[in-house]
Amino acid sequence: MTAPSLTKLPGEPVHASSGPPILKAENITVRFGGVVAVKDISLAVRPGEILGLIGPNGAGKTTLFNALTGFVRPSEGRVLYNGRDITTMPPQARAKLGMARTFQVERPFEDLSVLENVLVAAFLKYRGGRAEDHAYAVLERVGLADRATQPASQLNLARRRRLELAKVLALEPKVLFLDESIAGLNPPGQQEMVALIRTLAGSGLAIVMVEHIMHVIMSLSDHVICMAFGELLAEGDPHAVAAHPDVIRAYLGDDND
Ligand SMILES: Nc1ncnc2c1ncn2[C@@H]1O[C@H](COP(=O)(O)OP(=O)(O)OP(=O)(O)O)[C@@H](O)[C@H]1O
Repeated sequence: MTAPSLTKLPGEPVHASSGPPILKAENITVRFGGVVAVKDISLAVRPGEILGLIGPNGAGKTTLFNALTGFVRPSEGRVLYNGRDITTMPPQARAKLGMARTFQVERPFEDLSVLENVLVAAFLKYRGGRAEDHAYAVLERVGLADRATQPASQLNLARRRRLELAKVLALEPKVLFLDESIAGLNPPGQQEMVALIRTLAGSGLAIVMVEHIMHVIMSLSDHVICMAFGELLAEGDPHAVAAHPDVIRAYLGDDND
């Protein structure tokens, strides 16, 4: 039984952000029949800020994530985007507003090239040559430009993850939801993804991420929310959350790190 490793990754310091939140959730509760998967959780994220959601298995992270992105309707509470109530808005409409998410299992079109995969999303924003220029620019941003003509099926896991990210970045989101984008990658792949996520936040994107790898989320997040059994256990600065006795207790014996 080991406590999670909460050491900081080397790199840029955690950055700060200011201004009004772009995304707010107020008192979100999600029930599935008799199961209360999320109970009375509130949060806010500002442009340029990284919010990390952590908690042991079954804590309710994915359900909260789904409530924020429109894949699950909250039983109670509200989700606000730039002050607008979007609680009942479907995911596609949220995407048009500027909210985009990745999924735990990346799903590229295997037979299409890397560029074509991104073009599918780019065409939702631009036409013809502009879409292609945009797709290339996004591939540059995630470090896949040199793979543009390669079939997606030939990419290794780290590059598939970056392709997944490229597909959502092509939608030009303002809030990015990352569902375990780093889990399963080897240490160099993790470092690359961490650096990329920092750069994206540095460019003004608000990021909400669910991640099991504690030292990664502690290193990246400006603000951390720790859940257990659907409820808020602790929140705040990553170091304060990591040192919180309830958080340490919740993770004791958890082998996720
Ligand atoms: N569609 C559903 N129907 C019924 N119960 C559900 C449903 N989705 C989730 N749950 C329950 O809600 C609780 C929270 O699950 P959730 O998947 O949100 O947790 P999690 O923190 O994301 O877990 P993990 O880290 O294992 O992915 C669990 O008890 C789960 O069994």
